[in-house]
Amino acid sequence: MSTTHLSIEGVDLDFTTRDGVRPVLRGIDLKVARGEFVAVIGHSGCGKSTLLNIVAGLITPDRGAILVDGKLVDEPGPDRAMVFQSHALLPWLTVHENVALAVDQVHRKAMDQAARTRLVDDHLALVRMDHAARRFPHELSGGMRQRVGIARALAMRPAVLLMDEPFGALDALTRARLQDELMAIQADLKMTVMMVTHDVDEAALLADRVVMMSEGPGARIGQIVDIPLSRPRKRARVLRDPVFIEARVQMLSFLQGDEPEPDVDSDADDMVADLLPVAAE
Ligand SMILES: Nc1ncnc2c1ncn2[C@@H]1O[C@H](COP(=O)(O)OP(=O)(O)OP(=O)(O)O)[C@@H](O)[C@H]1O
Repeated sequence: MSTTHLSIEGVDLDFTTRDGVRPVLRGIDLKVARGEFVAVIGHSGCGKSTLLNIVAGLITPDRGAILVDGKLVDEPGPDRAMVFQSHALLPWLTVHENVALAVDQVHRKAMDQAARTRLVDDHLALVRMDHAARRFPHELSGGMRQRVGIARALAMRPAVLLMDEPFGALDALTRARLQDELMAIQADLKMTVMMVTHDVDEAALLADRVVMMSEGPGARIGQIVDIPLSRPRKRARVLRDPVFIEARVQMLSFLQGDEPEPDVDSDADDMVADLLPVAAE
């Protein structure tokens, strides 16, 4: 029986702006098991990033609470690392120094300098960025910068990894590679992951459950879709699996306001055709 690792309990949040009070989140309840991968999807502006920021401890909810291992979250902490939409690297530090800064902050007491350097090296190798360790962010492509952001988050060895559309700005090929790497890394490190994405294929490929949020203002959890696909998941196989295709249909129907999918089979075939060249690598 899996244990609850992350618990979101009765979270409400309003933002107060010049135009008045805007209800953003209402009654968000979610229990995430240890090692589970949860994706969050929903329309633009419904409050997905806000929810992730609340779990990160960057925003305090008006009502409700976030618990990690039963302990109340009331500030950011090294147990919850965040990968942002854009990499957020410090431009005056090299790739290695960017990751080392986070590692030093988290592991200074527990590890000596040599062990911390090894940790940085290992995680840069994990995302295949070890060859660029001495470069500065402006010398990297967008995909490379994003990989460094992921290495930095992973090197903190967080119990919970929070990802806000981490691959959104990347080309399809790079995104597919990083998705595959993320699945391998998560299997290895057994982190609990909560990822916001706009991409239903990404959600169904990566997640154990997909949380679908209703449209705001005052967004709620509308529906949760289970993705009971075995792991490790091979892209080429998953894309043709009826479980994946059904989950995708459910998500698209939800996002389209429960309109029936017009032509599921040809849509799925197009998608497989689009993505298979990547899988064949
Ligand atoms: N600091 C803030 N002050 C006031 N309103 C905000 C603030 N941050 C976000 N909002 C508003 O709260 C709502 C939810 O924003 P949020 O960024 O969480 O949505 P989202 O679902 O992540 O959107 P997207 O998918 O477009 O990234 C939006 O209407 C946004 O304009």
